[in-house]
Amino acid sequence: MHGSRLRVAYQGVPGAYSESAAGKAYPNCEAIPCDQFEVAFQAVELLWIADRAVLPIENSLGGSIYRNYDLLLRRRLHIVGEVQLPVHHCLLALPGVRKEYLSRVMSHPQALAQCELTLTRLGLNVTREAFDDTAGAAEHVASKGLRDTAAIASARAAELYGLQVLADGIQDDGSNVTRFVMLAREPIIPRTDRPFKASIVYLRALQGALGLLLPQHLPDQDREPPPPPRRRRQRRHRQALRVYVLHRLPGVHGGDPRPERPRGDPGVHLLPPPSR
Ligand SMILES: O=C(O)C(=O)C[C@]1(C(=O)O)C=C[C@@H](O)C=C1
Repeated sequence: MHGSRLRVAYQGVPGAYSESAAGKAYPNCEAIPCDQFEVAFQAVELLWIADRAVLPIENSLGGSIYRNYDLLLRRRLHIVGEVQLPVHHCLLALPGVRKEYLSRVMSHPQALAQCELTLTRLGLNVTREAFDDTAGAAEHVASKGLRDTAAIASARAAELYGLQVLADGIQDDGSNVTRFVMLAREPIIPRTDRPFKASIVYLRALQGALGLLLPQHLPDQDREPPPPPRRRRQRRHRQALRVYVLHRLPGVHGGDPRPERPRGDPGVHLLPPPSR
């Protein structure tokens, strides 16, 4: 750790939801903006300029963020925590701009997807344009002086970049929540005195594979249902990626601080139960 503050790398610029997730997981941390997830991973894994990376992996409206599961498999960081962040989107534009002037809306693809129905309901006849992160889109609209373009981002991004809020709470579902995981170089060593949560990622959807990985006594009710399989058009590898998240797995691979595993083997990550 650097000084007394934990350094947490996130993808995006200040005002991004990932920055808020970092602050929720580690109050008083030093949040380090990175322009890509790859860079955030490198900041922790290779450069050691950050102690943790934060990664969105699931949204209540959009489902699993498969691209980030792929990153988890390619990199050797360990999941050491998670937070669920309510995501409240705003439609932001330069001061004085009215909805009727808009011909384009920019944001992170997840944010655009989370607001799709509301944009139509607002009667906006706009093209959607993907940006690396929500706050980055807001910063772009402000710095380029774009009067025909709005950004979907947080109220904090509006404040930071001097934009006005044209519409508030524009996510299609009021209870829009994104789950983020926290990553570190070292894994958590599970103890047996309290429950731990494990995320298991494996590359092939082999029948019975999950049974091979799990202790016999795991009660069925402790299994979270797996997310729907990755749709065919979203596959970038030939294998189907399945992710199962399981609760109360005391002692799985306990004792080995850094298990060596060849690339492509099942990855097992352990994290403490969420604090309530
Ligand atoms: O662009 C941001 O602000 C992010 O933190 C990324 C991200 C995501 O990847 O899902 C995080 C939360 C919201 O679901 C929308 C975008």
